[in-house]
Amino acid sequence: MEHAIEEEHVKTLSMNENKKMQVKNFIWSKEEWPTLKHDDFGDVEDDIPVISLNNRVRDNDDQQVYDNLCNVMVKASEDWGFFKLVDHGVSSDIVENYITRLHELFDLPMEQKLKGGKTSSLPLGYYASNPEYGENLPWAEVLQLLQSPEMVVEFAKKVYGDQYHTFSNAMIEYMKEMDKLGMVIFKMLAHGLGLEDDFFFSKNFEEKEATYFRVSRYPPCPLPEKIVGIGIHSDPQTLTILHQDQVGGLQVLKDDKQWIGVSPLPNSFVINIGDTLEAWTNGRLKSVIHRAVVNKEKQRLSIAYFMSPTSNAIIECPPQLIHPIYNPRKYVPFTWAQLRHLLLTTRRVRGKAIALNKFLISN
Ligand SMILES: O=C(O)CCC(=O)C(=O)O
Ligand SMILES: [Fe+2]
Repeated sequence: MEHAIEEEHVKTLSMNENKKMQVKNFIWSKEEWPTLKHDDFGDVEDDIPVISLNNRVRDNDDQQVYDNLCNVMVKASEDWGFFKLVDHGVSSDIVENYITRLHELFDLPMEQKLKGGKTSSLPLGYYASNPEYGENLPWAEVLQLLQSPEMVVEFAKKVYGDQYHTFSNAMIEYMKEMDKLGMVIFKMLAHGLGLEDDFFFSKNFEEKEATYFRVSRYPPCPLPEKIVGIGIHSDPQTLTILHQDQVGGLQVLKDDKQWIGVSPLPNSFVINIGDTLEAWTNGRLKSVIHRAVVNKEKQRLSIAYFMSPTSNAIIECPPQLIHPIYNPRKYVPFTWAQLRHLLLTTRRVRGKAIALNKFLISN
């Protein structure tokens, strides 16, 4: 039985008609096999912090309420490395419209999607799988683009020709909302940490091209016990604003030992702390190790919007967060450009980016 499943062709994820992928090509190495099902949430899930922005509290509202909320956000980022965000002020129309356009895109024939595939002029774009990609293939089709309206338009024109507006407008509108929300979160984290309010955000996104995002659509999978949507990793950037639909599949590793399913919550985002923010705060805020598992019945869509610092911003923990004895400086100052270069050239192992270790102060 299992054997027959493994021989099945995987049409939705094969980029090359002549080299059809089979289920067995997607089987992951054993240590990556998920122990929890996509809809297994358990009791600990109830403890995952849910933070309400009350549709964007402002710092000129009641100061104590604001201070408290910022502290709660910092605490969640220290203890969990992520939290759910509700009443975040992003219009559900903008989110829903973008999701509809994304499903329309992924529903197109492979041939048409590949018009927006990676090329030298478009270094990012649409992709699924190819046998040449090697082992541990993600069970997903992906759209990955830089957060640049020009690139979004270029991509949309390639796929839709003259009819590109509907798609590119939906995407650009969504990106603008993410930028605004990211700034609010950076400001709150800085405030909660006792730093200048603009400490993080003034060093993020002056250069839009530094940020990119990834949309993944995971089709139903006949062998979810041995195949993974996205393997175990933490996001290397500063913050990720993640939108997941109502299917379930995001799982996080709590305290380096326990996998927890993150249940979908309508109208919410999941905010992940990335490796760079961990280094920037000398390890006080923790980046979260996570993965996406798949299931037999339902396709699932997730949108990950990765906030990255400006290329030349210097990532250096401010003295307020350092203690010479109890919490000595862990990293030499580095730039996002340096780390990004290392990320491209260093093999990623399970979990956090080992590239960051290059900047560790050895003592
Ligand atoms: O699909 C998900 O929920 C997670 C996606 C993710 O972790 C990523 O794209 O980095
Ligand atoms: Fe991720």
